[in-house]
Amino acid sequence: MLPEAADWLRRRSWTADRWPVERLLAAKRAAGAAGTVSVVLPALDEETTVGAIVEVVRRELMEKVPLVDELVVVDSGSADGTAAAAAAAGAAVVHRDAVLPRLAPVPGKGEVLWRSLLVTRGSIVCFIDADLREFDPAFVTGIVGPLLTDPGLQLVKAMYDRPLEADGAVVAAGGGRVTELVARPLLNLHWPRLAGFVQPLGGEYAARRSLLERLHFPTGYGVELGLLVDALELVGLDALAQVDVGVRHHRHQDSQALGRMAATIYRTALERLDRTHRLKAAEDLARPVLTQFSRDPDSGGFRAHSHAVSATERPPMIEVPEYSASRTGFATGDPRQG
Ligand SMILES: O=c1ccn([C@@H]2O[C@H](COP(=O)(O)OP(=O)(O)O)[C@@H](O)[C@H]2O)c(=O)[nH]1
Ligand SMILES: O=C(O)[C@@H](COP(=O)(O)O)O[C@H]1O[C@H](CO)[C@@H](O)[C@H](O)[C@H]1O
Repeated sequence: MLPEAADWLRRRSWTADRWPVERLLAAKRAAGAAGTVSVVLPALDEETTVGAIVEVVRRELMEKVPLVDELVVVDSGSADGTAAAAAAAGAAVVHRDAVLPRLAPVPGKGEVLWRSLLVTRGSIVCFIDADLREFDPAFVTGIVGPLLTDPGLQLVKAMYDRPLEADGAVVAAGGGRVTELVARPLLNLHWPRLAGFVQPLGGEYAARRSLLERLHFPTGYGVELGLLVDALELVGLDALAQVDVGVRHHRHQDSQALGRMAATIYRTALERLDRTHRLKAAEDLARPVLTQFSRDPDSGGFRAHSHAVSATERPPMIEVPEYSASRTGFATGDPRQG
């Protein structure tokens, strides 16, 4: 891992308990308008889970503790009862088509996150996926807290364990499959300063509106990678941070759906590589080191472990002198002269 990334990992990684609600409320009051918070849930066919998340945010973070100023579910074109479930639980619900109608919407998560900026007012915008189960308010307080208490920070991502679950039962440790197989290698090779992010694709992150409104939003699943890479370029690594909020339980898509997600994420990365001319040879292009993370049983925190990435390429055999020499023998047609 680059020393800069390792240093960032030490200085900009925290746990959610660092921001108890009393500290948050005091910081919110002191921050005034800069401390207003909008929570946004992008939702496509999430009727079975969206209501419980809305209920927890409304009850714990709006009624009990006035931390969140507005809670908006943006319906991404659901065919189920997502909107009704969200409204019944107390969220403001906006349909994607009703936002900026002059611009025909395209399908995708990023499209609704982008449009959400038009229908929310908070200086801090907190994105939470709507397919989470066992949702904990710390998913919000943990990532909003740093922004309320440190004006130098611009974007904070949640980090967590991601067990792979089916019907609520853990079937493997390996959630975040596109993260591990596509996004993390891409970031490590092309944006090694971001190698310290444990969950670069995580759907729970908070950022200042003043940053989000200046970023491109890939309309599909490339939005998390795109925003992270562009935020790095725009505000620098030190304005970014991550907070450990424990374990994330969510619905998992099948491998073909994740293949489509991987393709859009790869495309999003290529777009940025091309835009910043990083496809051309550069000293840190495709840095051959991959840093991964696992939960440390002793400290309970995330432990980074780095691995060399095979970067050796052999030249065409035809260019190897020994090969050309060997070829003369075989060329005689006598296989014993190999
Ligand atoms: O076109 C889309 C695709 C996804 N989502 C929402 O974005 C979040 C993350 O999507 P998903 O759970 O499919 O991603 P995963 O977590 O499986 O990678 C969820 O709240 C989805 O309902 C959305 O609003 N529009
Ligand atoms: O991290 C991942 O590999 C994918 C898939 O997660 P799983 O393998 O289903 O646990 O999930 C994330 O990626 C999406 C694209 O960035 C985000 O939109 C999701 O919020 C996030 O869960």
